[in-house]
Amino acid sequence: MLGVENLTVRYGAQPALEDASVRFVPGTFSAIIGPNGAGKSTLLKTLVGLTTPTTGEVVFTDGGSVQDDVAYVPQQQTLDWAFPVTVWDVAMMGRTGRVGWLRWPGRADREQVAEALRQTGVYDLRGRHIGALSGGQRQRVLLARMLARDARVLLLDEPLTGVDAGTQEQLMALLRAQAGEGRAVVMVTHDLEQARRWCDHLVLVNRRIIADGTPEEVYTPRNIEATFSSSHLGHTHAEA
Ligand SMILES: Nc1ncnc2c1ncn2[C@@H]1O[C@H](COP(=O)(O)OP(=O)(O)OP(=O)(O)O)[C@@H](O)[C@H]1O
Repeated sequence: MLGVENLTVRYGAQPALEDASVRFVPGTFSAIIGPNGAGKSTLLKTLVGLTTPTTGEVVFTDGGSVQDDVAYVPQQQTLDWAFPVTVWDVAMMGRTGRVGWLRWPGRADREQVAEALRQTGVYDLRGRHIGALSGGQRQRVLLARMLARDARVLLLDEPLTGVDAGTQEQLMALLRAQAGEGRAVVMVTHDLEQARRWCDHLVLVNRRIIADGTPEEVYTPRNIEATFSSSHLGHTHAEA
């Protein structure tokens, strides 16, 4: 289980997340949903150790370490796509932590990378420079790198941005299958309907955890209203 207990994260005076407690368990496909600025990315970054809690803590109870067992797919626009590497190289980066610096990737690593590229539909683009990809192709390459990690927990920040509708369904099925294999899969998304159809655990966030449970439990008019009625940006302006 990976989760946070009584987590508060402040960047400045305003908390991005306040007293948040939530757990993500193996075999479950979770969606984190909320308006812009609600603290969704902050929650993922804190889970993976890129952001430090102001108070509260990250809990990982499955043995091993967050560094070895948690794969994280950041928002695409946060990455430098001019970096001079190929699609294959990026997917192989998913193996680097496992391969270590003192040995070359072996046959098993190459097979894992090839399989990840096939699963995400970019194997034929493997020799191409990442700067020469479309937005949807870039997103698939990030997913391939994540699959190549073979991690027990998968955290994805808006992984379907810029992906066409048909491919979104394929990739959701792929993530669902990853949960079916016993991984904990956690995705930030803005698509409520898609989350309702594919995920078995939903977390509504607006600086605080508004609701946390199955789609049936979580999707009530009251919860939706509490999550979206006033965006966090709106609060900030009102308070400024
Ligand atoms: N590094 C940072 N420094 C200062 N403030 C930050 C930083 N990162 C995020 N914030 C602020 O924290 C709040 C939550 O941001 P976060 O990125 O977690 O929201 P989000 O729910 O992922 O939003 P979006 O849907 O727009 O991606 C926002 O008000 C944001 O401006």
